[in-house]
Amino acid sequence: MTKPLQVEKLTRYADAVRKFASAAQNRCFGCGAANEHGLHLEFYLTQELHAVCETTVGDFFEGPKGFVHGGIIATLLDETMSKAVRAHGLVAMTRHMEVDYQRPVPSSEEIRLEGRVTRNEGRKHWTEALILNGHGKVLAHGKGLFIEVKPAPDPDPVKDGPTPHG
Ligand SMILES: CCCCCCCCCCCC(=O)SCCNC(=O)CCNC(=O)[C@H](O)C(C)(C)COP(=O)(O)OP(=O)(O)OC[C@H]1O[C@@H](n2cnc3c(N)ncnc32)[C@H](O)[C@@H]1OP(=O)(O)O
Repeated sequence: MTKPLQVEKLTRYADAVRKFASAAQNRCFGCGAANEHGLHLEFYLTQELHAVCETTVGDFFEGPKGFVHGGIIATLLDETMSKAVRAHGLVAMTRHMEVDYQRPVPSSEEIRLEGRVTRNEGRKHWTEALILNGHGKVLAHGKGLFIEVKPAPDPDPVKDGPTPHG
């Protein structure tokens, strides 16, 4: 079983992380500020180029009462893995992903998302992501395969602004 990534709480290590840039007109359901129905995830990058986000998913996105819908859990993991890929200056789409739903993810409580690239081979980039509760317990684990697509990536996703979808 994969352990949580060794990344300290963002609030305590604010100097060690950079915020992931996102355009005001970004309509991505996961991270777009301009999508009023979206999750409004704000990601940070660690020095190791892991993607991290602390968020609370409202009861609007519940499946079981008090818990986040499974499809939204997959979305959270997909978005986190996507940001980890993007952190390396790559533009890529999800080709394959799998989700291990280990514990229910509570709605209306703070959770933490962590993602990283685990392997690269040409256009193929393998990833993993975790959802953790406020005590650091892993609630869900995802693995993904992302395939690079055009357009060409920006050299620095943080400094040079939005991702292709925001
Ligand atoms: C403008 C855009 C902005 C992009 C902006 C990105 C925004 C990200 C948003 C968040 C992430 C998402 O939700 S993205 C949305 C969800 N994803 C999608 O809608 C993607 C739909 N799928 C596609 O469009 C396509 O399948 C692509 C582009 C992903 C890949 O197509 P392709 O270029 O033809 O590549 P394809 O031959 O199928 O596969 C590439 C290689 O992966 C291998 N491969 C395929 N599946 C597997 C597998 N399960 N396990 C191992 N390997 C696999 C193949 O054998 C091949 O290896 P080899 O023969 O090369 O060795």
